Amino acid sequence: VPQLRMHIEGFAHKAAGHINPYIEITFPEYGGERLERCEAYAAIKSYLSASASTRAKRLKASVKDTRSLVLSMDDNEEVVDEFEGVKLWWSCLIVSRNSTISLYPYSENRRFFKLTFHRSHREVITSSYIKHVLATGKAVAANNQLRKLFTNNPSSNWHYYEESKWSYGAFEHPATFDTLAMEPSKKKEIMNDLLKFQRGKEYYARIGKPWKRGYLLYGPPGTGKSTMVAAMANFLNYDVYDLELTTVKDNTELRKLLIETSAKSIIVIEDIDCSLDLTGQRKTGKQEKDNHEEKADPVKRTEKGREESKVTLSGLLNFIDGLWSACGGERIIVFTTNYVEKLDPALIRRGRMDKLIEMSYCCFESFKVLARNYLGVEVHPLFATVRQLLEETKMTPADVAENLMPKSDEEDEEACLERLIEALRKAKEEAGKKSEEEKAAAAEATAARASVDVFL
Ligand SMILES: Nc1ncnc2c1ncn2[C@@H]1O[C@H](COP(=O)(O)OP(=O)(O)OP(=O)(O)O)[C@@H](O)[C@H]1O
Repeated sequence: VPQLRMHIEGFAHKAAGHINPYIEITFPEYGGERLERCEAYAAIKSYLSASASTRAKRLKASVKDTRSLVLSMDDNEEVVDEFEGVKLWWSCLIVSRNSTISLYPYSENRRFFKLTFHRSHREVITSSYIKHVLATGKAVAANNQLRKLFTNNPSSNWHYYEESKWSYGAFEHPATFDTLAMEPSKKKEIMNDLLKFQRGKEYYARIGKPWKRGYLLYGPPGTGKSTMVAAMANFLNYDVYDLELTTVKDNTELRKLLIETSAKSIIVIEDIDCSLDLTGQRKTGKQEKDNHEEKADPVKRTEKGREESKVTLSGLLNFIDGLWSACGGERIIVFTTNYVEKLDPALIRRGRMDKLIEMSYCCFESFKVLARNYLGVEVHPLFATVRQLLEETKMTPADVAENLMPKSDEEDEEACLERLIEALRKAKEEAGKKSEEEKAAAAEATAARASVDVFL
């Protein structure tokens, strides 16, 4: 604020006050002795791009990433804003290289924002309006910022990365809850759960628990587990940490990794059944011995063909249970698996995973979402056939989506729907054949047993 005040005093047109009842405050893009970029300018720009873009007539567009278009006021455009009943004007001005305006004698093209208001409102503007603009602007900028997708560096290579245990790139997955094919009531429930979590800071503090939530997503491949994680991240505006457990050497390293994650993030461990032997089921012989060891900590992973790793289920659960409560919260941890039945019940027990989400085969409601996304159709006479077939056979949303996608410019929605119907019929036929074969095999086995009995 003192810095801001300096700006105000430095650039207010004081002389104007005597003749002109309006006060002008100028916020240059570059300021200070070294002409560094002004924070206030950037915040005002974000504020105006969010609130003024609906009012300004001429806008400038810039595409920040593949998803978001940022609109801001064009040069020399003016917009009116209102605050606590006070009307004020913002304009974005540009001073060209050859301008003689004394503000920038040496500059190239320089931009600045000019705020104009009646001098009777000086107090409210300088004490609260500008604060409000800067705070809102910063929040908007944070929202527009590119989010990150982190992946852990194999712990065997950590010495190369100078203490950085995670590498990152831009997180640009386009999935949203809008494009996610899922039964609407289930989708709504998950969204509400996420919102409740996000707004639950005081609640978690009151009950003395770390501000985190665990989800287990399970279902066959292609039912949208990864898509769901992306939709969650986009919905909450969180970064994503994709934790590959097979390259983590032991629990200590797992701990180091988890402690380095930042708040407002989703930590994902995909295919948990594949990444580690976490089943905890009783095994035979040597396996059983190893399994006993697994209960103790640390343990050795024993499955054939895998590198030996000492990350354990108990190590993981300890973190989930709140080891990191000391380092601030707002973290979501998501496990995904294709085989929920393989997992140790300890992982699924209430409190450890807060919510189990089943991702299932495509139902008619899910199909409608995909048809809208891929073909832009809400209703079609062929929908009835699709509905009937989806009730009779199982197909993953990934396969339905694949069939719906137009393969060329000539293909219209009807052709795509017919291809899907054809694929569904084929799937139904194959499922029928398979079950016939299974029945025949079972009957054969019964007959063989019967003949052995007769023989004996
Ligand atoms: N429920 C869904 N809604 C929208 N698209 C989906 C859905 N399920 C699958 N898809 C489409 O299928 C592709 C594969 O799905 P995704 O990777 O999310 O499935 P998965 O369940 O994570 O599979 P896997 O277990 O093999 O990792 C996605 O890129 C997406 O285009």
